[in-house]
Amino acid sequence: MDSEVGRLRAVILHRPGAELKRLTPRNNDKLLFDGIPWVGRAQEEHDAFAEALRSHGVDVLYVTELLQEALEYQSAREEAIAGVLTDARLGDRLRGVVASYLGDLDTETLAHALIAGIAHEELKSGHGLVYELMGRHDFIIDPLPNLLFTRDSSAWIGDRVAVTSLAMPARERETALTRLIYAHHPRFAGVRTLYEPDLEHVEGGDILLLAPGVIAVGTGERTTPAGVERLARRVFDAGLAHTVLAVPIAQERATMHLDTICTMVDVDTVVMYPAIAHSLTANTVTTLDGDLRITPAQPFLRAAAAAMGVDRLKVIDTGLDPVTAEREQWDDGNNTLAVAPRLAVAYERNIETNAQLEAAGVEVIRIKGSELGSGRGGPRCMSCPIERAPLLGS
Ligand SMILES: NC(=O)NCCC[C@H](N)C(=O)O
Repeated sequence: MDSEVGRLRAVILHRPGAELKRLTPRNNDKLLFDGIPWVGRAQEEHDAFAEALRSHGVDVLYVTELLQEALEYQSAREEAIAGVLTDARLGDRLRGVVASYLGDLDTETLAHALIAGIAHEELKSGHGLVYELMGRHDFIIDPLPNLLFTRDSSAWIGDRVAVTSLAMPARERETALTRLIYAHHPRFAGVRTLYEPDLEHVEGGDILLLAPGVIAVGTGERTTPAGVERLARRVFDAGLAHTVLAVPIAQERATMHLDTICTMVDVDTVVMYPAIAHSLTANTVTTLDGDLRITPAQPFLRAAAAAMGVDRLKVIDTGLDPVTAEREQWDDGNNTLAVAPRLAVAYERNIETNAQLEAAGVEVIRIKGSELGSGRGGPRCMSCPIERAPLLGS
């Protein structure tokens, strides 16, 4: 994978399921959802998203199926269960009960428990002090509603996969599952990892492959400066890039990842939240004799163009009034998924942004997202491309 826009061949999605049914007004903030989605409708919207990709020749793989297939291997099964049992909240007695409960599950039900979690009432009473003291609404294993956003829990750079290190406690366990899939599923046999979850925080939504050899990494609420530094070293050591742009973004929910404000729609074109298009900065990071070389901050667009070797990185000027721009940014208008150069999937609700994309010559594949969007993520967030036609040499 050397770009954001080479023809998309294969992608990992997660069809939302029972884990979304765990969301209540009591826990949705902690679980990083802004509302309580209508699950059936969210599934319909997601199925239409997957179908839109398939109809453009994309091979769609699902997390649940990959996980179930990986769990067929005894070592994967043991690793998955052991991972859950490290939760210090369980205590020894309940840990033993959970271990034997999970150990008895068939593969499908185990995958379900790992994704949807286990509610208090699902383990019958009589399990000791911790169980007695837990609240009725507490989870014994937390659900993973944000698994929907497969972009964040792994990201491919070149021929390697970065299993990321997620910053928010509600998402931490997602990478135990992606790591398991990449380590055990035969489809990924021989794939080398570029990053691991126990390293400094890096999330896939912050990683943008601007051009072959050039990677922008946002740093804000999720990816830390130390994460950018570590990732830069890793990609340089692996020979996967010559330049990394470290891009500070506001530490706010609206701009939780770089891809909430900027995504690529062509080899030299981005769609970008107008309010920050000209204030965004970047430090250019390169390597010399094994050391990192860092330039002072400069405008992102200038730094990107220089690194990419183009005169300028074109920004589709959405020309929107500030209120419309702010509304559509919040609703992931800038979070597009390129299927090929000048062909991108976007939420239909962002009428103005989509109109401007089309006026600029980008074909927009519109999908519904009223329910999917309640987790604050768009088509790019909901997809982890694992194969694109290379730009280099194409
Ligand atoms: N790349 C992205 O921007 N992903 C969206 C993640 C949304 C999720 N509810 C979160 O807060 O992490």
